[in-house]
Amino acid sequence: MLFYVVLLLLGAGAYYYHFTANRKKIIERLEVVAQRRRDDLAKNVVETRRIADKLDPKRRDYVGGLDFIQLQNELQKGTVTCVEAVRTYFHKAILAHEKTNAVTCFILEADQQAEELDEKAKQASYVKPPMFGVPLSLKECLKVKGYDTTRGFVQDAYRPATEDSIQIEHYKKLGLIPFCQTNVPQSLLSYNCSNPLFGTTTNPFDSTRTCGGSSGGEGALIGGRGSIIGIGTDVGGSVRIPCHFTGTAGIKPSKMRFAHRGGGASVPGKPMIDANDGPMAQDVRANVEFLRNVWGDIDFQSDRDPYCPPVHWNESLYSSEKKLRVGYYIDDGWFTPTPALQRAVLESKKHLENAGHTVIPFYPPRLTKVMQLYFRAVCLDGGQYVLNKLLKDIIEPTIRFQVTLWMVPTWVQRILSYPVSLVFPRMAVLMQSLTRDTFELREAYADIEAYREEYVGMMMKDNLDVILCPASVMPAPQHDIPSKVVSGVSYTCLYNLLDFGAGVVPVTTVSKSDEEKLINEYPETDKWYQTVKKATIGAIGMPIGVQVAAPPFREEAVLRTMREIELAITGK
Ligand SMILES: CCCCCC/C=C\CCCCCCCC(=O)NCCO
Repeated sequence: MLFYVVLLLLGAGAYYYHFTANRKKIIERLEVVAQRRRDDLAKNVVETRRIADKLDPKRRDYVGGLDFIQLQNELQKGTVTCVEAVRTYFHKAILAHEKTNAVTCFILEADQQAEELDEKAKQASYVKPPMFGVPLSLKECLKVKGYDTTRGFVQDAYRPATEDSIQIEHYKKLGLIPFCQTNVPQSLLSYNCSNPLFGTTTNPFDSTRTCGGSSGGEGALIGGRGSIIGIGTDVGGSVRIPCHFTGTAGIKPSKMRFAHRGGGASVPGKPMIDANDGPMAQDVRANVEFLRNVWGDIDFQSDRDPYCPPVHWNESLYSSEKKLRVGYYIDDGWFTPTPALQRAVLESKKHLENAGHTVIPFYPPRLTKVMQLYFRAVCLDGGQYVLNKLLKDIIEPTIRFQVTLWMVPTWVQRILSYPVSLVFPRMAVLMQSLTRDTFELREAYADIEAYREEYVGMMMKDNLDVILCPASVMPAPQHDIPSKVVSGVSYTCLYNLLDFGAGVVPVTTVSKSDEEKLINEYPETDKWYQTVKKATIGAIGMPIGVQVAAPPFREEAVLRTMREIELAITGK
């Protein structure tokens, strides 16, 4: 017996030695690559600045002061040139990048592309496309020919995409000019924004706090006024959470509204959790104008990807005079949001009622079960795919907590969950979520299908057009918090599980009285509540958005509701 114990210990020791020696070699090699990539970015910024500086500062200030619609109009009229637009946004993006570390690469050909468009515009026969010359920023994981899509993995640096994705091709056809790529968290499965290649992107309102993720570079850049419109991706809140954290507006459409051929996913092969790309901008109007043009011309994508149905922009749904029926909630029953987030929903409810809409309470059913189904279906192999990739890379310290969860075998998590449930029941729910076997996975898929039916059934019973609810559980926290509170995505991931269109519009900022309420009334019943409470103290002035959601192919109703809230708040 002793012999076998010694043999086992020796085996474990040898495995551990081999594993750590191997990791050390990988890390040493990748640190050289990461340093080289950062040096290249520094040179890329210098070159971008050189190009940006060719534009007269007075002109730059003028062009930089235009909103999306004004810029689009002036480019159409020819009173602003494409070169002026691109150089202005090169300049503005450098300023935002210096503050937040949002950019991973400037696309220098943007200047050339702008010159070519200006040249074409001189021909009398040339018809300008609808978004002629508007600069577009892109989340780093989107495929642009000649540029990396590392998703924060050092191992994927210097492996540029060989083709533009269909969506990028389409945006160029519509006249948009991709001018930079923006930072993401390593693996994209986080709502912070740090990776070992490009470092941490910070919130433009407070550098000690995260800009959100995974489209965090977009949030920081647009919120920091370094881009007028950008594209993010969202499998659990990655467009909506950065919008909420940075005071920007964006929408994750239901999955089928864009072509996915030639694109990439954070975890390929997870059929029941629907991700999509989506626009992010300084206001809702820009999102509307962008999608009106993209979906107005969706045949371009459908012709190249037969899985993308040719569903066109539905102007009558967006511009309808018919009053809406809105279901709202301020607490999903899984994770009570901090006071400012609840207040934002109640204020939005008032705005919608003042506009004549009917707003009634709605209770999303069984969120505890939903959380288990979401984590089971998003990490459908128990996190193995992502973990394998992480173990071949330098692991980002701010996501170490969730990486540790992936490393503990499922059966160990299940056993530990029983004692844990006595003191921390919500954590136990998470520990029981990763898949044990294919039987359980099939069951989860069936449960998601049933949940979708139940949810839309509830909406139909009350004749609801859209749902209004919080965008998250807290305002932007410190950089390490998202990994420690992964369950904080309940307000957004629900709408990936349902495959609804869902967007976020900025509504307010955290006030002193929100902070007082937080200190006096916010629960401290478990570690997650304590962490969220602590992270929210000191967040006075941070932006707060609300979320609006509707079943698939009704994104225009979501945008209409968002726009009505925006109009009531800003008056423009
Ligand atoms: C014991 C359970 C372990 C769970 C570990 C955490 C796993 C996954 C976290 C998912 C968090 C999703 C954040 C949103 C990310 C997103 O939308 N990314 C976009 C990708 O296109």
